[in-house]
Amino acid sequence: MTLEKTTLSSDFSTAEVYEQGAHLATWTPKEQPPVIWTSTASKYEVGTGIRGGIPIVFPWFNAGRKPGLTPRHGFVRFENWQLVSGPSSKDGETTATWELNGPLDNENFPYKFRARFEVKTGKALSVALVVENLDTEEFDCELAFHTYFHVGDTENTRILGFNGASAKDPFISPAFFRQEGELESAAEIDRVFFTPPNATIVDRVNNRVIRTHSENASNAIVWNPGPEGAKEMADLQDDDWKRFFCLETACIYDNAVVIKPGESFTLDLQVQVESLNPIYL
Ligand SMILES: O=P(O)(O)OC[C@H]1O[C@@H](O)[C@H](O)[C@@H](O)[C@@H]1O
Repeated sequence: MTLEKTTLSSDFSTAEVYEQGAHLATWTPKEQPPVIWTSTASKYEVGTGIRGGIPIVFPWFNAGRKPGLTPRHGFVRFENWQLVSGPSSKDGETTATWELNGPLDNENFPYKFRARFEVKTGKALSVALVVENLDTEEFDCELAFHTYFHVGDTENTRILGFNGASAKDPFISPAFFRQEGELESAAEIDRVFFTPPNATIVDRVNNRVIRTHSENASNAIVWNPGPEGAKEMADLQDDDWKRFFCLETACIYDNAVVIKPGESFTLDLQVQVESLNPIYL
C-alpha cells in the first residue's frame, strides 16, 4: 500500500507532507537543493517511520522518562492524520492543516486529545503542532520536531547559537556540561541543549545559511549517527551521515509540558534560507 502524500507549492518553495505521521518529508526553495532532507533509502511503508523530513515526536521523546514506553519517540508518527484544510495559497504562501484525535491504542497515553499540524510554505517554512487536552484530567507530554536538515558536508558545517548553553551528550558522558564555543561540525553527535533551537546553520558547500527559530520550544537536540551509526541503519545509505543532521525543536525531560483540560500547547518552528555571508565563516 502506498502512503498518501500532499504537495504544497508556492511561488517560492515546495513542501511534501505524508498523511502517515503528518510527516513533512521535504522542503525545497525554488532553484535550490532541499533544505529538509529525506533519505533515498527511506521506506514509505505503513507503520514504518520515514527516514528524514520532520518526524513529529509526541507524547514522549526517545525512550521517554519512564521505563517501558514504546515505540521510540512516541506513536503519532505512525498514525494516519487527516488533512482538514488546504492546501490553499495566498500572498505567495501555501498552507494546509492535518489533524489527529486521541486516545489511540496506547496504554501509556490514554488521554483524549486533538493534535493539529499546520504547515505554511513560502519564502520561509513555518510549522506548528497544536496539542489540545480534551480530557477531564491534565496530562504531561514531551514534544519535538525531529527535523532532518540537508547540508553539503556535515564535517564542513558550523552550527551557531549554542555557545554557553547547558548540554548533555551520550557520545561524551552522561553528565551535564557547558557548551564551549560554537559547533564546528555537525557529524557524529547526539547533544541535547537546554536552550531553544534558535540557530544559524552555515553550509559552506552549498554556499548558504539556514536559520531556525522557535517561540515556544525549550530544547534543541543536534543528532547525526556518524559513519558507524549510519551503517547500522537500513534506511540510510552508508555515506548519508555526510548529507544530513537533525536539529530538533523540542520540549523534553524537565521541560515536558503540562496541559490542563480545555487548554492547548503549540510547538512552533520557522526555517529560512539565505546566501552565505562571509561573516559566518
Ligand atoms: O530511528 P528513530 O526512532 O527515527 O530515531 C532516530 C534517532 O533519534 C535520536 O534522537 C536518537 O538519539 C537516536 O538514538 C535515534 O537513532
